[in-house]
Amino acid sequence: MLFHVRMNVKLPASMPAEEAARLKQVEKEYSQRLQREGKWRHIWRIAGQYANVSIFDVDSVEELHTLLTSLPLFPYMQIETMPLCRHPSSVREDDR
Ligand SMILES: O=C(O)CC1=CCC(=O)O1
Repeated sequence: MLFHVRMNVKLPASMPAEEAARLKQVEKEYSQRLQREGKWRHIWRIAGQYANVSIFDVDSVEELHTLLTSLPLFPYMQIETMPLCRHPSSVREDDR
């Protein structure tokens, strides 16, 4: 199951720089592990915003929920999800 996910990140201004840097590093490692596992298919920065657009490939809505709520930056994110299905005009065989 494919999902389009938008993540807007807002760290509190009061968060110490070292804690922000640590959280971002742990987030990066978590994200890159899921990308290597094929669960997190794409991640793109939204130009000019502390936000990303991602494509997740998961087995269930419950799995997506678990992956997203386990993000180290989850407490500081606003997340929007959109379920995707194959477009009849797609020429890409792996679009499912
Ligand atoms: O910087 C972001 O968009 C938040 C984020 C998600 C995965 C990651 O490595 O950073």
